[in-house]
Amino acid sequence: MDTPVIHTEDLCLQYKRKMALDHLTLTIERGGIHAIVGANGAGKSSLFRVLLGFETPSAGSARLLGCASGGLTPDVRGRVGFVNEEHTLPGWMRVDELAAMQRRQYARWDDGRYRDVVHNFNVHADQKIAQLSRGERAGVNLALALAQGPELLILDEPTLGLDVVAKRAFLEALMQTSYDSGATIIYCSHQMEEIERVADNLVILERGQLRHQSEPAAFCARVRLWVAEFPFKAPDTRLLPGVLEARRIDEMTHLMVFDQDEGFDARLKLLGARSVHSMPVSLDRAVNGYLAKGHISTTPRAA
Ligand SMILES: Nc1ncnc2c1ncn2[C@@H]1O[C@H](COP(=O)(O)OP(=O)(O)OP(=O)(O)O)[C@@H](O)[C@H]1O
Repeated sequence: MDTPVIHTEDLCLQYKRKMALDHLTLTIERGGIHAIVGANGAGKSSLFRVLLGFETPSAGSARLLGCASGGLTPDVRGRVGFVNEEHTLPGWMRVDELAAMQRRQYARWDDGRYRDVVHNFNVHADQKIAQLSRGERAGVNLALALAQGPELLILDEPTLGLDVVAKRAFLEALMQTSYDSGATIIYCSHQMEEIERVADNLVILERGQLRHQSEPAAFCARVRLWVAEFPFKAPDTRLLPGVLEARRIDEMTHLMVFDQDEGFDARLKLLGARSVHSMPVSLDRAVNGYLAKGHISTTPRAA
């Protein structure tokens, strides 16, 4: 079997009293688009910093393309592309000069791919990087990263601040590359609609720990919204299993519920529900409900 592109075991990164990564054991296999999601401060950027060798872990191990992150060789580094939200590129260089510099630097440089991707953005070769809009800079950054022919491409919030058109161009270029070149793409974002569209695998981190890993659709199928009418008194939702979120609107109780089957209907009726319906939810609502549970589990839920 292929070596995983990412493998961590009991990985910890501690800043004073804060655990940015807390015994994180995570394996990401080769190929496809993998989305890493989590609330602010969940440890996503910390994980990338450790994997790329910019931070030394407090405990545990991290491997990137089979190589220990603390000792990445130039060869391994050359096989990994990294794009972050800042799109930090040398502002004083012209777009064509920057592309020419990278062409010389990367043995696997693919000029056709660079042109295909950059073509999606309204960028002129003789423009200075500093003159580009944020979306155009993101497009150039992605084109450069993809043309390097990376085996592994790590994208940390790459579409932040992009408009709908630029975002679509960015995602299409990403999917095309994953399909054409077989590169593994790690995609970190808060934009669930993007993830729903592009990701083959969903990794949920919370407070530096792995909470979930599966196909996005498989995760979504485990979360449903139940709407029940309680004409007299709202039930104590703490008596119900799997409740992620509870909301009372007039006589209707709306419950976002994890991993419950049709038996949940009977439980609601036992508590006095007159009518009960259940429906699927979007990935956005499913992930946010799942993450919110960690924050409300110690407080009584709204009834
Ligand atoms: N240099 C640092 N010193 C102290 N604490 C830090 C440092 N860098 C990160 N942290 C803390 O580590 C935790 C994880 O931060 P990290 O940046 O990895 O989160 P994230 O998941 O990328 O968040 P976001 O989605 O907000 O970008 C946070 O609680 C953060 O406050």
